[in-house]
Amino acid sequence: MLELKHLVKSFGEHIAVDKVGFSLNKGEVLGFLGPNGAGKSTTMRMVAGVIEPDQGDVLISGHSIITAPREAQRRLGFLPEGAPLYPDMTPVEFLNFMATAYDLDRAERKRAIDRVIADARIANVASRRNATLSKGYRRRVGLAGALLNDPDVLVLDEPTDGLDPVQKRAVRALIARMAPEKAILISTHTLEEVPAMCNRAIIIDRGKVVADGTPESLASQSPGGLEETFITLAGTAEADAA
Ligand SMILES: Nc1ncnc2c1ncn2[C@@H]1O[C@H](COP(=O)(O)OP(=O)(O)OP(=O)(O)O)[C@@H](O)[C@H]1O
Repeated sequence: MLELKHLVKSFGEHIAVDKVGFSLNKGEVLGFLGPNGAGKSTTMRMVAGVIEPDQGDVLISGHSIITAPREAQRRLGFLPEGAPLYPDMTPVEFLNFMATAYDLDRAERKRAIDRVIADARIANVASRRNATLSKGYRRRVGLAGALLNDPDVLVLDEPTDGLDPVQKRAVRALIARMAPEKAILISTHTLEEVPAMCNRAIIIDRGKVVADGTPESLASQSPGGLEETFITLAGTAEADAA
């Protein structure tokens, strides 16, 4: 469903993403891990078509994000880092706005909005201004927006970041409900939630993939589990700087 082919992106002299490639199939929930500045958000923004790679391509259900961006984006849901929302809109207004961007006609729009309001469990706040919602509800409204077009591929940049444990669990449950029918790429800094949320994990460091496997197989590489594997594989930049 999702294929990243040899993605490269530089900012000036700095290579942020260096030949990243992997595929993701239906039912896979991939935890995309790496230290700060490793290139996770840059990779996800290229997958979503927000920025163009210098080299490489992304195929979403077979459609290139470079040469067929509308076809590709039609099959993609993207939750950017921090899940920004227009503060003066209500969730319903936001979802209507997104549905228009997806070109849904009136009947489809109503059905899709009702479906995502139910899936994201946001009915009780649907008519309140986004600015007045808790962080957890705002994140779920962002997720509802990403699910409007019932995408094959979901790309979620730190979906649980900054949420309390109850809200984290609600977001994880929503992802688990979506997982069987989609390919899901999730970046997170919270390693403890990777085994609970993901059935595959990739670690990137300084723009390069340094590990790819199940959370269990990565955890079993070190006596200290996933955290120690992460620090061993991705801790070199910190160590170099120290
Ligand atoms: N628009 C930009 N202009 C210049 N440099 C950028 C830009 N976006 C990202 N970078 C740089 O590219 C590198 C990768 O950044 P990116 O945000 O992709 O990392 P990340 O893994 O998502 O980090 P974090 O975990 O902190 O969110 C960093 O060195 C960052 O400073």
